[in-house]
Amino acid sequence: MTIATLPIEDAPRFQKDTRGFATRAVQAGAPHDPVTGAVIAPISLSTTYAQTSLGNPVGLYEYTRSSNPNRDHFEHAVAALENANYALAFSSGSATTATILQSLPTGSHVISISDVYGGTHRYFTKVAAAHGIRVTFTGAIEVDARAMIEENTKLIWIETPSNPTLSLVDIQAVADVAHEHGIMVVVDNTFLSPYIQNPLDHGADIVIHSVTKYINGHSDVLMGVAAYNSSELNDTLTFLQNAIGAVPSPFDCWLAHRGLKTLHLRVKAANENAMAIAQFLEVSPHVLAVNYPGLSSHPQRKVAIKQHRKAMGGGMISFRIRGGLKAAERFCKETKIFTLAESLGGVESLCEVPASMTHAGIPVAAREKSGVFDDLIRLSVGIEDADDLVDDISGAITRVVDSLV
Ligand SMILES: C=C(NCc1c(COP(=O)(O)O)cnc(C)c1O)C(=O)O
Repeated sequence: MTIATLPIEDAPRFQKDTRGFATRAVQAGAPHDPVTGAVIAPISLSTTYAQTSLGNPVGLYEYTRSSNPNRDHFEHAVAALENANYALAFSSGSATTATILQSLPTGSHVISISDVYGGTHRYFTKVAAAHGIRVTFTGAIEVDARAMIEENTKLIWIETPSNPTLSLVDIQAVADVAHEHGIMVVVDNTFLSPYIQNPLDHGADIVIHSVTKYINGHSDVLMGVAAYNSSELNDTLTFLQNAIGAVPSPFDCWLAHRGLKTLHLRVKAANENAMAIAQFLEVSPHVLAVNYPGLSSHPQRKVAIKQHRKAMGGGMISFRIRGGLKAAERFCKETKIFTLAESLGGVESLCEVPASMTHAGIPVAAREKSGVFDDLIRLSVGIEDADDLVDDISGAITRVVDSLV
């Protein structure tokens, strides 16, 4: 798979890469430097590139906000992993969401699942609304979508699994309804990464990621990315990427590309660890409910089997601890390997209480309707030793129970 060196009228930016996932992760978007032969691309920090005459750059680049070699390489790699013809990187996952919403005409209507990341809910209800984009929410999008569609509905927004209750959506079922009305489907695939799920293969029009999470995988880069197959959409989003300017730095692109090369190994390890923890939580008398798509007890397990690689559940879990917010807060103080912190998808294990942290901005009634209760704890399971992680969870729960006596 090569980056098209010169724009050819009808050729996609990236040809589809049919090699195995691991080969694409390691090799895609990683050309050897044509001058030095460097196997790992140099970091091109220059913000501007010389021109031999007016409008005639020496090479392919003019100004880094418009395009940059390291960003090209990273976008190429993400397109290869999401089976996409196009990909664009942004300065954060939230910037990706914002740029997509800003591509819609004023007066547009968007249908979204209710259980979305708190920052996405914030953008939808506080920013998009102020710009004349109306977003309505549903907790059962497969059932409700058709009836919610209006004349000006332009987009259906899905997270699957959702943050933080790990609910799943049958992407193809929603896409079939949406496409009857010329509506685009966006899937935020952050929680599973391209290794476990490829939404474009199930009818989605755009897949996005907070690269900050699994794709970079080391909690040291803030970035987002969108991938898709439509050349018309590419014209629109490429224009907005430059015009809005919410682009990542070359160094962050270089770092995220390096992280992406081990995505399959990291997600596999996190998935195995998460399964062990979910099975422990599922039988604990101190746990009211466990949300993990890898468990046969998950209410949408059939969707996981249909659209997740090997029906994997991924590295994210949420569970309700007996004892309310007090118990949830104490649990996050008692863990010794799981760090209390926002974000997810890194090599280190993290825990948080969405109701008080990542989803605190969502009105109580709305978040509890989605299952985000005060006693809900979210785990981002890292790649430490499984036994150590299970022991950490078990020990923390024991100390919570002792403290409540
Ligand atoms: C920071 C957290 N989430 C970011 C996030 C975002 C926003 O990504 P940022 O790179 O943090 O801007 C988008 N979509 C999902 C599903 C997300 O989880 C969190 O849930 O702790």
